[in-house]
Order: sequence, then C-alpha cells, then structure tokens
Amino acid sequence: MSEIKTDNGSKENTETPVDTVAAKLETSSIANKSQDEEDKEEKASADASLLKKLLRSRLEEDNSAIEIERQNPDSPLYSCKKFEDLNLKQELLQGLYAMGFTKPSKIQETALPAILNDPPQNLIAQSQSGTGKTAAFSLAMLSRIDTNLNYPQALCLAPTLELATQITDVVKKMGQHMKNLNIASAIRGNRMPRNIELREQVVIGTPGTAFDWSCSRVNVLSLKKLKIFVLDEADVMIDQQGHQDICIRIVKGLPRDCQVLLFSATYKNPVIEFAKKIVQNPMIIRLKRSQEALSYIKQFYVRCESFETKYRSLTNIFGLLTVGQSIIFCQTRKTARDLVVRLTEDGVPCELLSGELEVTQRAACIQRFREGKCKMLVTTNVTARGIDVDDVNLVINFDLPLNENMPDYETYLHRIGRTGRFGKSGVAINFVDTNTMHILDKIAQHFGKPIEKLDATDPEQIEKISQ
Ligand SMILES: Nc1ncnc2c1ncn2[C@@H]1O[C@H](COP(=O)(O)OP(=O)(O)OP(=O)(O)O)[C@@H](O)[C@H]1O
Repeated sequence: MSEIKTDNGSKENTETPVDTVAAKLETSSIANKSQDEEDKEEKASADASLLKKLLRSRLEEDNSAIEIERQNPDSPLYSCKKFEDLNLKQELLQGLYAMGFTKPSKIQETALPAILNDPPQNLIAQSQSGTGKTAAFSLAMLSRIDTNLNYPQALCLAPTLELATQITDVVKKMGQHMKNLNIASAIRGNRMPRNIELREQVVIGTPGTAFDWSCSRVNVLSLKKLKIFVLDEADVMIDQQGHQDICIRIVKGLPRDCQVLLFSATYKNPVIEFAKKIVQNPMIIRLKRSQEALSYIKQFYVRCESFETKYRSLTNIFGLLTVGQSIIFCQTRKTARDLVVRLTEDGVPCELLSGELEVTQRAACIQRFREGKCKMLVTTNVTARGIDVDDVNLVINFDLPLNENMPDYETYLHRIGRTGRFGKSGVAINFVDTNTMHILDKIAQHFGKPIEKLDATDPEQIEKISQ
C-alpha cells in the first residue's frame, strides 16, 4: 500500500482500481509542475543523500581500492587497523564502542591517522555513501576540541538542515561520554541574539545560517579560533544555489592553521574544482568502487525506438522471465510516472519511487521493497541511490544513465550493481535507440565487459538469459 500526498496535504490510499492511478498521480502537487521543474534534480541530490542515511543499516564495505595523493610527502601515510592505535581520548573510544564500532572502516583506516596527526593535515576524501565518512570526521572534530574551553573550535557544514541534523546525531552519540561537550546547530529557524558569542565547542549547520552567524548580521560565531572546519557532501553542496560561494567566503575567514576536511561521495570535475578552492595542500584519498560485482551480472541490450516499443519489450520480458525482484530505471520522473501508469493499467503490480514523493514516503517505499512486499520498483536516477536490497535479480535501464549526453559510468555501475550482490547472479537489460547506441558501446568499452544483443520478441532468447 502506498500513500501520495495531495494538494490539500491530506494523504490518500493509492491501493485503488487501476483507472484512478493515473488521475491520482496527476493530482499530486508536483505532477502539476512544469516538465523542466519536475526533472530538475537539484534538491533531489540532497534528498537522496538523506534517504540513504535514513535507510542505512550497516557499513558498506567491499573490495574497493584506496587511491592516495599527497602534496606533502611528510604527512603520515599508514593505515590503522584498530581504533586503539589512534591515541584517542578514552571517552571517545567509549563512544565508538557504544556505537558498536569495533574497527575502522576502509576509508577510516587511511584517513584517520592522517587527520588526527599533528600538525593537522588537510584532506579531501571521496568514497561512496555508507563507507564511514561521517564517522571519520566526527571523530576528528571531537578529537581536536578541548571541552574545557567554551567557544567554537569545530565547524561542520552540510548542504541541508536535515543532513546537518543527521551529523549532529552522530557527533552527539560519539561524544556521549565527553564531559562538558556542547553542540550548536546553525540551521534555519535557530535564532541567535545579536553579539552574544556562542559557547558551544562544536557547531554543525548549513552554509547560509553559519554565514549569517559568523560573517554578516548577528556575529555570534567567531571563526578565528576554529581548529577544524569540515565540509560534508561537497558534491551535493555544489548543486545547491549559492552554497559554493558562501563556503568559499567562510573558508576565507578561517585562521591559517585551521584544519580543513572536505568529503564527497563523487569526484567529478566540478567537485574537484570546488574542493581545490576550499582546501589548501590536501591529502586526497579516494575509495574506488569495486567493479567486481560486474562479474556476476549478465548484461544485455534491446533495440527500442520509442516508449511504446520499450513498453512492449518490458512486458515481453516480464511475461517470459521468472523475476524475483526488479528495478526499472528511467531518466526522468515523467517517464517513470507514465510507465507506472501503463503497468498499473495492465494489471502489473509495481511501485513508483521518485522525487515526487516526500523523503519519508520514499523511505517507506524502499522499506516495502526490501521486505519483498513490492516486487517491481520503477524509479529515476537520483532517488534510487538509497536502495540496498539483496534479492534484486533484474535491473532494466528503461533509459541509459546520462550525464550531459555522455555516459554516466558511475551511475550505470551503481544501478546494475543492485543485482549480483554478494556473488549472486543477476541480469541487467538496457533499452537503447539509435541515439543512445553509441553510449552503450562506450559503457561496454569502459567496463571491458560485453553487452549482448537481445531480441525481446523471441521467447527462446529471453528464457535463455536467466539460465
Ligand atoms: N568503523 C565502523 N564500524 C562499524 N560501523 C560503522 C563504522 N563507521 C561507520 N559505521 C556505520 O556505517 C554506516 C555508514 O557510516 P557513515 O554514515 O559514517 O558513512 P558515510 O560515508 O558518511 O555515508 P554518507 O555519505 O551517506 O553520509 C553508519 O550506520 C555508521 O554508524
């Protein structure tokens, strides 16, 4: 059962006869927006990040390789296999144990020795979501501050209020045994009286409010005594209007010896450029996603020139294959919605997961999928990043993942990596047309794995793919 919020804010049950589904989707508030607006994924990347955090149940560890770049050859380069070897304050170790952390994650093994060292080392770290970045910088902030001093010593910025709140929760948990630890939230709605300086040692918030508190109007947050500045979700940050400039202005106000750490889940060019403006002489650590999963996935492509032919191919495939759980990826919210409407009209049970839903509704939808209550999920790029389900054995790229008309390899890997997890076999089928055939070729080349042609009208071929 799913719920969709209507214009008047009331929630309705969408487990209704087929003919009303389209109408319901159409009446959802976002469905009335213009195409441009609805396909805009700006806020969606922050939402997706939050979604991942809400849904995450464990650390995402695989056989990723660490790549390190150092500008200062004197900075320490060793990996630390135990938290006990990091010279942490006892109460911080207790906090880690209370959180159930027994040993550092892969990114923490490499990043922590460098960032906890003296003199402080600046760092740019990139690894996918769920690999322990938040825990790493929370530990760094809590290690650097002196709780006997009542002024801000650590500042951490995240792109949205919700993401900042998630970080605050982690820092609170980790610092639960530290006496006199106080944390301030520099987020919208937290009003501060003018000219009364903050006494909290850690400040966590969003760029706009932090800037307001420090550089412009209220003047309650002095940057001058900060020992550590953390910028989280740099990739999401640059999607948010104006955040880049504000961050750069805040960094300009930091003392020279303030340690700067920047974290990002991706490492595309705009992120690198932004990172380099913020962080001087950084050590750069990147955790490269393992491509091992691809060995367990059979990849195919079907030539389809229109929505109609894609739809027919899809129904042929589902008519002939025994599918456990499947995810169908579309490029836009509109395509995803149109597809769900058609499938529902034809009596195929499926659910729509897209940016049209509130974050909590999305989390509930993914939860139903995880529990196996929903077997087929139709979704868009960004919103699907929180999905972590072990039983998906078929992924269909109704549209190939593109980034400014170029193949988006990372997203491709991420999408089809949803099948073939933990050595199970999976199938990925790509629908391509004349305009995207060259994109598929590039994807096959990039990963060095063949993508076989499939005739979706030939029952024998379809049956063979699952054997
Ligand atoms: N060393 C560890 N041992 C066990 N669990 C850990 C460890 N470090 C982090 N975790 C847990 O793993 C999950 C992911 O960690 P964390 O949120 O720090 O990752 P992240 O890379 O910051 O993800 P995101 O980019 O989505 O914020 C969390 O549930 C966290 O509590």
